[in-house]
Amino acid sequence: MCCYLFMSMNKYFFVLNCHRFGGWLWSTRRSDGAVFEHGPRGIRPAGAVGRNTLNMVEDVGLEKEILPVTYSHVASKNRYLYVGGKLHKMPSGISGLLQKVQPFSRPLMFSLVKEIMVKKSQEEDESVYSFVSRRLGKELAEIAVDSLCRGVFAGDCRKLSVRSCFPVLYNAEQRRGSLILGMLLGPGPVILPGCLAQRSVKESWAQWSLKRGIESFPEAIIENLQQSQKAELHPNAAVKKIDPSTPGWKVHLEDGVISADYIISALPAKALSTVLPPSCPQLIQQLQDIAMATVAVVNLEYDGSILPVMGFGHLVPSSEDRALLGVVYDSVPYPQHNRPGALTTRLTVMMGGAWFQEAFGDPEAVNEEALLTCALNAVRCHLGVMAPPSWSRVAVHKDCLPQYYLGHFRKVELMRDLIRQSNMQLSLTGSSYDGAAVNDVIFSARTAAANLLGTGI
Ligand SMILES: Cc1cc2nc3c(=O)[nH]c(=O)nc-3n(C[C@H](O)[C@H](O)[C@H](O)COP(=O)(O)OP(=O)(O)OC[C@H]3O[C@@H](n4cnc5c(N)ncnc54)[C@H](O)[C@@H]3O)c2cc1C
Ligand SMILES: C=Cc1c2[nH]c(c1C)Cc1[nH]c(c(CCC(=O)O)c1C)Cc1[nH]c(c(C)c1CCC(=O)O)Cc1[nH]c(c(C)c1C=C)C2
Repeated sequence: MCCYLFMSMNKYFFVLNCHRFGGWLWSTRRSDGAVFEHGPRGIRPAGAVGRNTLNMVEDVGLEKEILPVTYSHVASKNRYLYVGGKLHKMPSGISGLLQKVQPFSRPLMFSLVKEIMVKKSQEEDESVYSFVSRRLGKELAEIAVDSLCRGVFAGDCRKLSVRSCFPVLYNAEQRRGSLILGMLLGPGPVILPGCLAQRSVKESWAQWSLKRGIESFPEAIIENLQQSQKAELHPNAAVKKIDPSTPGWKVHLEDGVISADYIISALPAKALSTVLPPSCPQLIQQLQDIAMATVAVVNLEYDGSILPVMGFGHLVPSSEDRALLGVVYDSVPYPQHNRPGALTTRLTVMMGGAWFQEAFGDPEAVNEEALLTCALNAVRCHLGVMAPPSWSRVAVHKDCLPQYYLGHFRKVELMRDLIRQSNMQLSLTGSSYDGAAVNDVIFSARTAAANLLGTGI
């Protein structure tokens, strides 16, 4: 979201390699009032990390801009899977667990009851696929969890680590011996809720966005920093290299050199690896080893109300179509972002991810027309929409989502050990390490700052 924070003599420096702050928090506001998201489109308010983000939204004065979506909203209740050439509503609520719901061959309650008896693993990590197959059965792993990993990490559940991607599930098994018991009993870190977070609980929000799009969040943060006069912002000034100096660092930017006592890096791991001094080869190697997935994001606008079903969207398991990850029905949760005064439908088709290269080839050379055709075919086949869109936009987000493969937690531990041992004044934050959700990256940056300043979180 942001990039690099240097601290020196109570002055904070924010450095960025392009003209806008926000990273993947990226919204297009069309002149006619319609808003399209190219990155995240909804943020979860739940848990300590969700409350922390809402507290920050309040701190930067955006509470009047919030667009909440409650748990009772159709977008929260209905999510679909596209399996066997058909859309299937994912089971929800108690009745959904008790009945046999297609595409599953038996009621989910069967798997849940059996789960309590499954012995806990002695392994220190396991793939998400292996973990879920072992505890809940192969069918759930192959359909539901395969799709979930595509809908959160754009990744392959056979390679992703359960310990790093779904720590709640891993800890539930380790601490309580069962997912069901652990999820019911597990506590999280304590973050005191501000007014907005309290409102989110009272009104039962499942997710939220902002009237002018998610990008207005980083924009408001930047405005607040500028007003505080404690921060110096360097947009369009990529970090070229950082050299150790006494004390701290010399940071070489495209527009000059800064001295810093301490660096909190929020750069993607690979980008950080290219600017670190050659004197830390092991750290550089570990940073380079963190894989990233590329996602093609196609925003579409249609005239009229064209959806055959209402809900958040649908996911496609890799067994159905490896290239097509899923389709978000943006107009359903956020009709406020539709063109004012017109009946339109906005959709986002997401493609590629861990399968990008095999499906579309080199992300630098990919043909945008081919991506648009692929997205329109999916909308036609999955949703029966034959009409052409009235507007479209194709973007290839190169290396946008980290892939926490098996053993990722060891890698992160090793990197932080190396930093400690060589007494580097450096913290690693951002999506490459401790969680890819917007809430996670904000919380990890806040934790790094609080540790440095010696204040509690
Ligand atoms: C399509 C998509 C959909 C998503 N949906 C959701 C969602 O629904 N909910 C959710 O919670 N999360 C979602 N995410 C995930 C979330 O948006 C990201 O993981 C998160 O925004 C990453 O934030 P970050 O600050 O770690 O990294 P980034 O956003 O990648 O920011 C890194 C910044 O560093 C800058 N930079 C790079 N190199 C240099 C350099 N040398 N010098 C200076 N600056 C540099 C970049 O320009 C960039 O601005 C989604 C992500 C994508 C791509
Ligand atoms: C089809 C691809 C993707 C869709 N969203 C993302 C991808 C790669 C990225 C993404 N989505 C979520 C997160 C953050 C998770 C969090 O912990 O907050 C990220 C990085 C949210 C999310 N989206 C889906 C689920 C089940 C979640 C987890 C949190 C929640 O329950 O809300 C499902 C989902 N994602 C997409 C679709 C079409 C879809 C389901 C129908 C798009």
